[in-house]
Amino acid sequence: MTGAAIEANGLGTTYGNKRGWALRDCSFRLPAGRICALVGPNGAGKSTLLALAAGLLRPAEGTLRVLGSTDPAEVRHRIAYVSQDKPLYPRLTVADTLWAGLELNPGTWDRATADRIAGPLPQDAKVRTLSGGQRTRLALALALAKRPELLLLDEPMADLDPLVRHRLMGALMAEAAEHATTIVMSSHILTELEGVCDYLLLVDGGRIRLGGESDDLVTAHALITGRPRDLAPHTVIESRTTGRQLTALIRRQGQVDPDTWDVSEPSLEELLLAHLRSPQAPPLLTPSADAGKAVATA
Ligand SMILES: Nc1ncnc2c1ncn2[C@@H]1O[C@H](COP(=O)(O)OP(=O)(O)OP(=O)(O)O)[C@@H](O)[C@H]1O
Repeated sequence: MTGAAIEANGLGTTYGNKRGWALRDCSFRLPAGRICALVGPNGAGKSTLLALAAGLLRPAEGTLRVLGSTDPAEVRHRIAYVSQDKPLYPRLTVADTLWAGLELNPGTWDRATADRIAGPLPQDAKVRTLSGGQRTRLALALALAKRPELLLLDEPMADLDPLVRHRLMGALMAEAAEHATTIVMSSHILTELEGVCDYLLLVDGGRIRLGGESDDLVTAHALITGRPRDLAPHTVIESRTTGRQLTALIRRQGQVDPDTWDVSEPSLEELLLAHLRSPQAPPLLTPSADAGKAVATA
């Protein structure tokens, strides 16, 4: 089995306020080299999980291993993290910011990548004068030029126009493929993630509800339509009956009878939405994402 980039076991943390757990009983494994979509509703715990993986927060319970280290702060030089608010020094120019990137990452700084990603930005412009999208471009240039083994991106593309988003996503994927970088990218734009991510973590209420290879998670489910009848032994994630027609998204337990049901494969978006609408649906982790199983087979 490939080494894990991130492995969490019973991970939980709070912000020390009365609101309770920001993440709780969170267990999963992310194999190295994957491009992982981190999805979930507002307040689910996505940013918290990324900040824990970046070593900026500490677990209150459970364990977290990042790039083989139980203290992610120790391996921070091998990680790049772009938080939602993309903190940069407002008084520095674009050129100064890139120079600081070079100074802070001696030995690993990839100037060609920095120039490629930040290229269209005016070098002498102060960061505070850049638009939100331009700041994102600069933050991504810093993160990628560091040549990280693990790239943690918190809603990186939210403020980019569609054309720039498409181009930067392409550049990101090309870099990741060339250097076998593991990427974890949170986003609410499911369609954007569908084509680029081969791995998925669905966080909801501080826990992982779906985890594993996107293709395997999709094929473990089916969209079925037919006359209402018992759906056992399959697990029903969501169903609705209209007149004499039952439509359901099920988790397959064996073959679905094609003589009884019209069967199709759900899109990733349909799969995620059905799970978000059905908080009672049992979690599913594929073997590679199951921290418990990985320990048992290691
Ligand atoms: N700095 C903070 N102080 C106190 N509570 C916080 C802080 N940041 C997050 N929380 C709480 O932790 C929980 C998880 O928040 P988090 O930001 O990780 O969710 P998220 O999935 O990233 O949400 P969104 O999609 O809205 O960005 C929420 O209940 C939130 O209110």
